[in-house]
Amino acid sequence: MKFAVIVFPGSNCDLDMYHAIKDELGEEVDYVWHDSTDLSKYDGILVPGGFSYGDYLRCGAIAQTSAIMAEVKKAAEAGKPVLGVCNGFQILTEAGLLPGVLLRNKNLKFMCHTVGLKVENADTIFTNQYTAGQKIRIPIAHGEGNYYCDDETYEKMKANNQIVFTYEGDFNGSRNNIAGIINERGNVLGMMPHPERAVSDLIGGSDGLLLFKSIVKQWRESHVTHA
Ligand SMILES: NC(=O)CC[C@H](N)C(=O)O
Repeated sequence: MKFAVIVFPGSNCDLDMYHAIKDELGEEVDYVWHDSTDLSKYDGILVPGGFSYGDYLRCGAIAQTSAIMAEVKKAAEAGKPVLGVCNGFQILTEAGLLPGVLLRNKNLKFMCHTVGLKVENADTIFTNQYTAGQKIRIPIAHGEGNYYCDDETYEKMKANNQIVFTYEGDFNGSRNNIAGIINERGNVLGMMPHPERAVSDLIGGSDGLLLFKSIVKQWRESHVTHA
């Protein structure tokens, strides 16, 4: 499986994402600069964290106007897996690929530590290697991770099982402790915690690796060729 890691000016988790895919997962991966206009050769799209365009205007607001985002939308429409982590999640909401918005943390501080998460939906292409209700530990590192959406959107997401991860506690003010959501079709996931920073026990935990393994498992199963 071949992944693209999208790089914007100010991305800083692109290296971690690349390392997770290449060295820990053992799959193919390229960095793709934000002005590229072709993602057709990639099977999975990863939008990493960071401070794209210095977080000016709003986190992700400038990045979502980049040329590459038209390609990311095309990939999403084609049903390819698209994962946005942290600033990547913010970019995907700004681009309209996911509902809601990420506000300043309720304590107005940048928060950087490992948190407990609950896997709310283990029946997605991103979470099939977890079990429903599983408790995992993944690092967060954000100033604007306070997820907000209106009541109607929340009810709709809940009914469609689009809430994939919740925090084990109220860390940043997110509505109903939402940490990660998926689109209606189920191929675009945005999450504030960083699975790419939890891919080896050497760096404090490997609970994030199962997310990447889930993507590959689903992709392999749907691309089986029978001789
Ligand atoms: N690690 C990140 O991606 C940070 C995202 C964004 N710059 C924030 O502070 O919320």
